[in-house]
Amino acid sequence: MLVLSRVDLAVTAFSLILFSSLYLIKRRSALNALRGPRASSYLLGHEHDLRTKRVDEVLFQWSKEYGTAYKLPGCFGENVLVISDPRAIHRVLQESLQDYPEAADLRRLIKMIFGRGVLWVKGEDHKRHRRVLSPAFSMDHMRQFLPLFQSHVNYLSEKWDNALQGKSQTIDVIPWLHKMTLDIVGESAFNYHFDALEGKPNELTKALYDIEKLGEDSSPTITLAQAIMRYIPESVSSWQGDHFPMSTEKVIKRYLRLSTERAREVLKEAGLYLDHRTVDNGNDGAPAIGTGREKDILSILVRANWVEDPRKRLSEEEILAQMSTLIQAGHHTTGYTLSWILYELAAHPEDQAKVYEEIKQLRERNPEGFTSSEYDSMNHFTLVIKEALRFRPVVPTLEREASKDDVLPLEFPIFCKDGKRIEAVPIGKGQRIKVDISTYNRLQNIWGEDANSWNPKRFEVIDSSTKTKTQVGLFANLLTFSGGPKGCIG
Ligand code: HEM
Repeated sequence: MLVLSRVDLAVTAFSLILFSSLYLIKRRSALNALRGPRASSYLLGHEHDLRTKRVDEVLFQWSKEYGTAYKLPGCFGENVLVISDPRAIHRVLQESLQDYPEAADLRRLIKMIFGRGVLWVKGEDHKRHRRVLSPAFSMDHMRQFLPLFQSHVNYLSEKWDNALQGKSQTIDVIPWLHKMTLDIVGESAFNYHFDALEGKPNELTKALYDIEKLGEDSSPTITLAQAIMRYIPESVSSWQGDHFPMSTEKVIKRYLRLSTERAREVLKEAGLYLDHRTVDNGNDGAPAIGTGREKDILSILVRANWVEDPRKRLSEEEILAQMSTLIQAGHHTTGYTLSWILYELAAHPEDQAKVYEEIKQLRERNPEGFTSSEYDSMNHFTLVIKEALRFRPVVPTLEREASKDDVLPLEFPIFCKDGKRIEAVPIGKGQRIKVDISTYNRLQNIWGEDANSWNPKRFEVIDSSTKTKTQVGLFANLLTFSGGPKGCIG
């Protein structure tokens, strides 16, 4: 057994401190020239503010003062680069995607919660996951889910009608919408019935809510603990997680275990095997994408995996990890977005009246339920949805880390501390970057002078002649669904 003397320990501790300090100083120096807010605490920087305050409002304020690229003090004096400039964002999310993975501590958390699914993998592995997932997310396949979406919406409105019983009273719509989206994601993604709107007890739902409760702890200790994890090597934290998991890790692991078990059960019930053996499709075991009994995303994914080049197929663990990924990635994002759309319609009765009229006219023609082209024909509703996505993006920032030295080009030049105007920001390896979605979605240079106000009509003009040279967003040039190859698949 290896025994370390006091001197060994002292030298090791000293080296660690020295290297960490040099590392931090290097990271800091690359951004020295940039402006940015001052931190009142060396330990917490502004990281704790971002966890406890309204992120978008804080970021709007800073970008107004410092422009579309500035430095932000993080924990332990680290400088984080915040960008809302389209050209810089394009480089990070698209042009040099492989050089800007998620920060290592975030990747560790993603792996723990979602497993080795599409959100966690990077590089060639990521391309492999996306290729196998894409048939299940094609527009044609999504259209098949319309009746499912409509039946859940009808069920929710019945519930609201019953709750109101003709009386005027207040309903907190957010939890209801989250239950509905959980039911929809469960059924469309895995043919799995959470029955959350029914209020049925479900072990997996409980595990999911237990994870969400972890995020409610807003003490500075949690902020610091998360920051310390950045300096602990992956091998050490994995070993600790496997052998001495903390209570939070136990909660997270339980969710991943349950979601994997459920995914396995669902596939077994559908007669689908992960190891390319056979399928109950009356076709001599030959795989058939998009045919067979089950149309849910997981089943389509399994079939798509069979016809993939065997060297590029997803492993069993990778397939099962998609369940935990899709539940988490699709459920709250959609629930909060629907909540914001309803909020903005309530706050703007003139838009509400127009949308109501469009729905009424379609209902008169087709009382059974709308087709996808009928949805597309609701012009004002489409404008309202785009504006709500722009104005209220539910994922306000993305975290990335430079894996090598680089220079980020800017579309909109910024001014440094010494008054110098620069058109690019040099950054060092290991630089943490915050892609500021909320601010990008409100840049006046792109969205017009009134970018900070609600105005769905802006999209009538912007769609035909966008004001920016660089397109970053997946939909309507909005950053709400991120951009590039790692942008939202759902
Ligand atoms: C309004 C609703 C939604 C919003 C605003 C949204 C937003 C986003 C954003 C910003 C990302 C990028 C995350 C990152 O790079 O760190 C993302 C990725 C992703 N989203 Fe969504 N999302 C929504 C709905 C959905 C739905 C319904 C699903 C599936 C059921 C889904 C599945 C995914 C997946 C799998 C990824 C990871 C993609 C990859 O890494 O290649 N999302 N989403």
